[in-house]
Amino acid sequence: MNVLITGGAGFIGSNFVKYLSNKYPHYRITNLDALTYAGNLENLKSIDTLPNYTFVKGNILDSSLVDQLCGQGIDIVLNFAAESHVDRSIEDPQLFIKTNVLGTQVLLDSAKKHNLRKFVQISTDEVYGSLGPTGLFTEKTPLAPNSPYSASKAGGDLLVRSYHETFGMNVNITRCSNNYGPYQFPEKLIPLMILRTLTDQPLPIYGDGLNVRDWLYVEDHCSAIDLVMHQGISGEVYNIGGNNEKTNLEIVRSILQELNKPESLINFVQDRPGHDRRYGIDATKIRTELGWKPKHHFEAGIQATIQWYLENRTWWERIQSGAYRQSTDLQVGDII
Ligand SMILES: Cc1cn([C@H]2C[C@H](O)[C@@H](COP(=O)(O)OP(=O)(O)O[C@H]3O[C@H](CO)[C@@H](O)[C@H](O)[C@H]3O)O2)c(=O)[nH]c1=O
Repeated sequence: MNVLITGGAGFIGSNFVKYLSNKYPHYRITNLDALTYAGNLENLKSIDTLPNYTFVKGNILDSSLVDQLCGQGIDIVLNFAAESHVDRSIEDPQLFIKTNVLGTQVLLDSAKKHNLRKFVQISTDEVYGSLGPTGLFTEKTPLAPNSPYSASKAGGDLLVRSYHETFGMNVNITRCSNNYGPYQFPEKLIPLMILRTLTDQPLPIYGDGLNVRDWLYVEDHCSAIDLVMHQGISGEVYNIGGNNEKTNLEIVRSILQELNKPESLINFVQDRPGHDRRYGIDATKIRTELGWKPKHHFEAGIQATIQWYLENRTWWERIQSGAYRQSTDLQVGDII
């Protein structure tokens, strides 16, 4: 199997590249990543010398590079590459449309041209919008994105769907809830709060802190994608979620408790515009049809994550200082 993973230097992508290379050591993996602020080769240090792993620096918008890679005997494309942070999408929506919509279209065109066996789009539960106090998102829930980020992901998803309907391409879309775990960039709630707690800085909680997210340990997301890439039925969408809803305040309190720090660090700040109140995923389809089951309970997962950040405090310092091979060392198209 010859796999092209895009965005494989980011948080979920790098966890998945390592998961796949450990589980299927005979697979050939090509990782195409633009190494923007959120992606770093530091995340892949443990596998970067493996003979069947190749890193290529480049953007999914670069159609000639994408075409060159897809033309080299790739079987499957897994598209993890995305601008993913809601707050940044409020500042700069256009970047999100370029990467998440146009970038997906470039990949789809190339996958179609080279008649690849499969295309898997890694998406998000945010495309469904926001829930009230009850109910869950199923794969049939209408798309109702509320941020430029989620609108751009919904746009990408709809293009993937259209390439299945129009050109008969073998595609799947996965829509996962909030992930946490090692190597997550500290702009996202959990790593941000861990690192700020460790340094006794105020913890900015948007609004009343009662927004709800459904948290899943990143390795459980990887095992779900593994099943979808191998067994997903063509054209189908699969929701992935941990059945583990928590308010942001609960999350932050559990971090404070674990690190023995006072609640006085909590600092309520102005709410995020268009802030979705609650996400909750119904993952019955992937559980019953593909036999997926998450392995990590939240209590153990959050402890492992806090422990990882404690033991890897220098990871963040090294990323900030560019001590490892920094994106600027490489030119577009460089292969290592
Ligand atoms: C960064 C930050 C976040 N928050 C709140 C906003 C949200 O209700 C919650 C989680 O925020 P974020 O970590 O930014 O994640 P969220 O907006 O839910 O989106 C995440 O989860 C999505 C899946 O649901 C992914 O598609 C996105 O890429 C990912 O960023 O915490 C705060 O209260 N304070 C903060 O400083």
